[in-house]
Amino acid sequence: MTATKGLEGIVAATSSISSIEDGVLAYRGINIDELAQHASFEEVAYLLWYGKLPTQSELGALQQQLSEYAAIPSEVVEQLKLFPKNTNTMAALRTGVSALALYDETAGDISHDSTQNKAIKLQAQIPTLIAAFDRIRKGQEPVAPKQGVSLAYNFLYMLSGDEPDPVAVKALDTALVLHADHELNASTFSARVTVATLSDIYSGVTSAIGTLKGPLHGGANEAVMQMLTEIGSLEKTEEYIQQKLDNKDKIMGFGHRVYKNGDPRAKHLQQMSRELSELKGDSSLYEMSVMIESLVTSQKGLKPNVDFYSASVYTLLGIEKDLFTPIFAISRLSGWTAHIVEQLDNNRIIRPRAEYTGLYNQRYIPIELR
Ligand SMILES: CC(=O)SCCNC(=O)CCNC(=O)[C@H](O)C(C)(C)COP(=O)(O)OP(=O)(O)OC[C@H]1O[C@@H](n2cnc3c(N)ncnc32)[C@H](O)[C@@H]1OP(=O)(O)O
Ligand SMILES: O=C([O-])CC(=O)C(=O)O
Repeated sequence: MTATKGLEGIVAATSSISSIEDGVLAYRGINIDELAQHASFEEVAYLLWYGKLPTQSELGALQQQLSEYAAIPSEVVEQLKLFPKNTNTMAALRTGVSALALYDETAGDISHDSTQNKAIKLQAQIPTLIAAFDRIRKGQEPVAPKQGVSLAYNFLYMLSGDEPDPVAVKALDTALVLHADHELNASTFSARVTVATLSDIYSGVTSAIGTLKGPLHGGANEAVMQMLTEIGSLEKTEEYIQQKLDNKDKIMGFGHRVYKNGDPRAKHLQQMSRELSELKGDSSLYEMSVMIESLVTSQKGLKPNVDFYSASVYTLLGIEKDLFTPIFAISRLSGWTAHIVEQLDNNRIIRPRAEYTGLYNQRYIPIELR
């Protein structure tokens, strides 16, 4: 038995949800470029869950369900109030989602219909949970979700308590479309591994949140913003990046396990970053990002991934850095839950082998002789 480090190139599941072939990402066969241009996040969630685009009435019914489910139990809000104010936002989300399960009597029901229903419920509640935690840590009361608005609108509204700018709603909606699913990425894989033991959707999503949090995966968007903040200005960009490259340090937001010729989502986020910069009349983050891309691509041949330009996009939308990965989770929840349903519908426990590299023929030594 020979191990493949990081399971590179190993095909570990069959799935009909999303594909990456010849550098093209498609959800249920529809190119992401088309979806980024035309679809709303709710349409994409429907597509991922049900395998087809919704009709107007199907979309209306989903929007209605999302609105109905958006409030979170008051017991969970009380728990959020007990969290330390400086808790990492992804840790708060991980614990918050786990807590939601305690107030859902159907939590342990892993039947198809109940799991699908809980996917919609979680999709509605997670933005509310994140926004509530953000306000509580700032000493503010949570804002109740608004009925009859899009998920992107509601999230921005619940963060600030004010009607969001339509440009910001559109930009966030497109970012959610772009992050919704990505084949067997690490967090989706962990969700599938968890439910493949016949555990429930809350356990699967909690595992996935913990996996997305790391800076080699979803946490990279916050690490990119950390880097841009540390650099501070366009003038200092070249020296900072050159030093990192010379030290062989990783530049966050670059490289990808699957895409070697560029991540098809990055161009959309770059364009959004440029447009938002123009609109705000402040192109500093965008220009720094472009310079970083040019240095890293020319010297290392590495291209930006989905996390690179999303950092400047979210900052230009007025969103704080430590909400970037939770926003990724809001979007990816649609993909995680579609994969959870797919896994449970055709389940087999996921249990690979390890190549043993330890000692053989050792003997037990009594403690007093060690
Ligand atoms: C949503 C997402 O999860 S997208 C990915 C988000 N993560 C990041 O942006 C973090 C930075 N990037 C990385 O760490 C990696 O590129 C990953 C984790 C995305 C992919 O990892 P892997 O497929 O294992 O690639 P691996 O780490 O083997 O990289 C191959 C080579 O490129 C180098 N490399 C890869 N990414 C980077 C980077 N961002 N900066 C500098 N060098 C890099 C590696 O050091 C390695 O060099 P070597 O062959 O000389 O040792
Ligand atoms: O697929 C991956 O390895 C990481 C990624 O880009 C994603 O999850 O969107």
